[in-house]
Amino acid sequence: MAGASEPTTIHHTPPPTPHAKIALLRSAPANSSWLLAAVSRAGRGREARAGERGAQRSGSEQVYGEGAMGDSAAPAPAAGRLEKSYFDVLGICCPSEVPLVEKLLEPLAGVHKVTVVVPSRTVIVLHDAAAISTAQIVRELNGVRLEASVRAYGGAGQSKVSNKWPSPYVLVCGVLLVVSLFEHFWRPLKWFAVAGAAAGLPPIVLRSVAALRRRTMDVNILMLIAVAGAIALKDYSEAGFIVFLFTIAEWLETRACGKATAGMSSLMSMAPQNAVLAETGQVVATQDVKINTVIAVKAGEVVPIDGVVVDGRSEVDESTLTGESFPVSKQADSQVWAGTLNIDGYIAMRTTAMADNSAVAKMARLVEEAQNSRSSTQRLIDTCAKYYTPAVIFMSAAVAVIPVCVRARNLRHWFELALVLLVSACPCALVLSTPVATFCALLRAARTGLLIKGGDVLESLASIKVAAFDKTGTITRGEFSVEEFQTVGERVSKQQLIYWVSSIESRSSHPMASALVGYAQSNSVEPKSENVAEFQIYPGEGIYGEIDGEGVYVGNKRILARASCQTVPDIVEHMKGVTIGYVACNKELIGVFSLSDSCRTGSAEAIKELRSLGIKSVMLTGDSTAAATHAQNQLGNILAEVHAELLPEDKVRILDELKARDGPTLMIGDGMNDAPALAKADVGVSMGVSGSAVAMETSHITLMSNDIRRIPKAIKLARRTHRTIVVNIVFSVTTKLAIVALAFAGHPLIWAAVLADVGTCLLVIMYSMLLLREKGSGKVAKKCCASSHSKKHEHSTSHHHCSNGHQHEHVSAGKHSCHDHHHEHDHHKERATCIPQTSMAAMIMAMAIATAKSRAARW
Ligand SMILES: Nc1ncnc2c1ncn2[C@@H]1O[C@H](COP(=O)(O)OP(=O)(O)OP(=O)(O)O)[C@@H](O)[C@H]1O
Ligand SMILES: [Mg+2]
Ligand SMILES: [Zn+2]
Repeated sequence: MAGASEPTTIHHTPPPTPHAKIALLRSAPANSSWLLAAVSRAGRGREARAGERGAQRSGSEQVYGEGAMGDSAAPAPAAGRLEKSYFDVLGICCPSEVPLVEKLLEPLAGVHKVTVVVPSRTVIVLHDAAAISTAQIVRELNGVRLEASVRAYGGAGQSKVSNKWPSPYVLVCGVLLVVSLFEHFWRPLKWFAVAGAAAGLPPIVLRSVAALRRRTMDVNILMLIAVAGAIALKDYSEAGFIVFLFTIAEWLETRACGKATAGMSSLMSMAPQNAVLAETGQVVATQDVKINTVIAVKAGEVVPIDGVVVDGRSEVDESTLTGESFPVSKQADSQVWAGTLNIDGYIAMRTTAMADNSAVAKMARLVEEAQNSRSSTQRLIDTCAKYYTPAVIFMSAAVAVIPVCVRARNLRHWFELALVLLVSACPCALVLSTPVATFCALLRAARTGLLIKGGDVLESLASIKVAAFDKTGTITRGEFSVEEFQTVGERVSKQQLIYWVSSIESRSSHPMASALVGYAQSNSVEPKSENVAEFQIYPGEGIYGEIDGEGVYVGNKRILARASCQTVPDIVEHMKGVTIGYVACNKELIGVFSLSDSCRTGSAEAIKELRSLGIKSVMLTGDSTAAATHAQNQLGNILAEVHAELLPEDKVRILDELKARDGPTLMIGDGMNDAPALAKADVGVSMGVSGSAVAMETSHITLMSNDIRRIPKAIKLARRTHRTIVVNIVFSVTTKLAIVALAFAGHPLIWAAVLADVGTCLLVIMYSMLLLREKGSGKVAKKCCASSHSKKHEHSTSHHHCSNGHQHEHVSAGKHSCHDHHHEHDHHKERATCIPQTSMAAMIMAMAIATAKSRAARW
């Protein structure tokens, strides 16, 4: 990074130093407003971190001067540079441990901000690299047995073998416990249970002490009290089982989460960290590559930075970004995206963004940000949990103390009841029910080319009733072809008219513009945008520019009024094509042209699918009524309503009406003219990585590919997530209630309470993980081992529609091996996690049965 050599002093109040300014400029403009919008929508205003950037590239990343923004509460005399480091902390098994981690790290000198992400077991620390190193932070966390490690570049740290087996404490504990089960044959064997408990205790004790020292209540303390209580009641096997269940569940949870964590890190490491300069062949870090640098990408390599091809041609697999597995051909002037795979040719490309601002970087950062965003359900649960724990602990204390005071007869019974209540005080399953499911859903969506900016968006998506589509570029391809081009009157020659129109249009980003520019080129006219002065856009109408000293308007009928030109000749009536354009100059019509566009392959299908989900589809377009009706006919009249000739503000007005009349509304659009409506909708979806930047920033969801069939898929995913969350909540609440009710009814089972606590937590996690999988995969074990990439094989041998309507057949064997290589690590991870996942439930059941049997003797 520029200027990294000398430390920068950070003031708590700006003005920032020159370095800080550079860093902020580099990191902020293009994407921070998007992020901020996403962040504030997600309702975490306090945490909105203006310039904060995710560390997709490496375990830690320098952030200059940002301690001066956001939470500057850290007392440390900030010096040197701030670094954002990522840690895998496997020991976080329960949300109740989050305060422990925070209180552990926050007081350390040099630590500015600590964020704990429970579903992926990640701790993100913003720290001063000079004052505290990542190694020190890891040591601090491991001091209380949190099993922390620095996330390596690419974040593949999770698949560490160390986690394949439970810790020796757990194993020894389990073995001793099994031996103690034979106590009926030989009484002294019961002491093995005590030994087992003792063997498993050290990590719990260490964490409890740490929590106590920092005056936080966490699950470790609760468990410790329960164990102590069981021993006090001379119930040794109970004590042993509590320790065993708790520690084994912790390990199982970590394993279960492995897939989510692996998915997250594979998302973060899609783009390589090195790039090759085309001129010199020098290998440099992508971080240091400036905009407009020409870099080389060989066959089989992953594109490191977003850019435009300047030389060479090749097929590129964009599935990592768009979720679509057919190759897209690239030649000079094609856009290529970081993280996509160059299959078979050499290309030289000019970078158009810094590595940090590549679409893939934004994507990873967004998923990361979304992990922390809380939906309203989540906020409600967190509030409840805040009161629940102290209330239950208080009740438990009352149940333990009052009988002693009133000298009740069956003290043992009351004491057991108190312990059950105490163990039930941990609300972890309930607290986890929403974030884990949301996290999995967002990750799943991101992998299929859908960027959803937070859990709250997912929640509103599930309740959508109306879908409003923009026409040009959304329902239709937005790839116009010029049908006719005529001069009107004798003022200018056709060549001159084409030159004027194309030069002015070359300044516009409207889909029609590129068609007109292309038309000029095919008529051997070279558009010269530099000859255009006073360029102006009239949204919903057209454009204006001065060329050769003349003011020229190009646009629809409305633009004629603006050009104060009344006469519309009747040649227009006979024109082919559905969208008619006018050219006016000096209050006079000088030309007309007509364009046509066709519907996307998936449009009709998507709308039908929406209808089957009970969602009404409408079209909102700025184009003419004729063009709108034409599109509606092409779709087979499946749109419920068509509104044409709308200005951007009309789109907003109609959207408001739809919202009032039919309920929550989704808006899908691509252009600048859609941005206000996208922001206004309950859920705004923008099209494509290449879509207008404004639309992308104001939307809640970005479709990375242009396939609108992803929309009904997203809604299904959202509804499924909603159901998962409901099931999770109901399940975690009922088990807790059942255990407490059973205890009050005269069966205070401490081991069952522990099992309910950790077991529910585990089941909630595993159930949520199902969201990562394709729907309808009944046979869990089989389906989950056949990873997504083997499906790509089936796909790639058949024909595909590509976005421009051609059919691709790809046969090259080389491609496949590249592909395999690329996805290999992913595949291993999936297999590694799928075995424990299926056996986990069985193990828990077995434990429950074993425990129940051992108890049965006493009942
Ligand atoms: N750059 C341009 N060149 C020529 N005509 C234009 C241009 N921009 C807009 N127009 C005219 O204004 C109309 C409305 O434009 P607008 O961008 O609001 O909608 P649209 O993109 O055509 O349709 P939709 O709202 O379905 O995307 C267009 O149909 C076109 O006739
Ligand atoms: Mg449009
Ligand atoms: Zn818990």
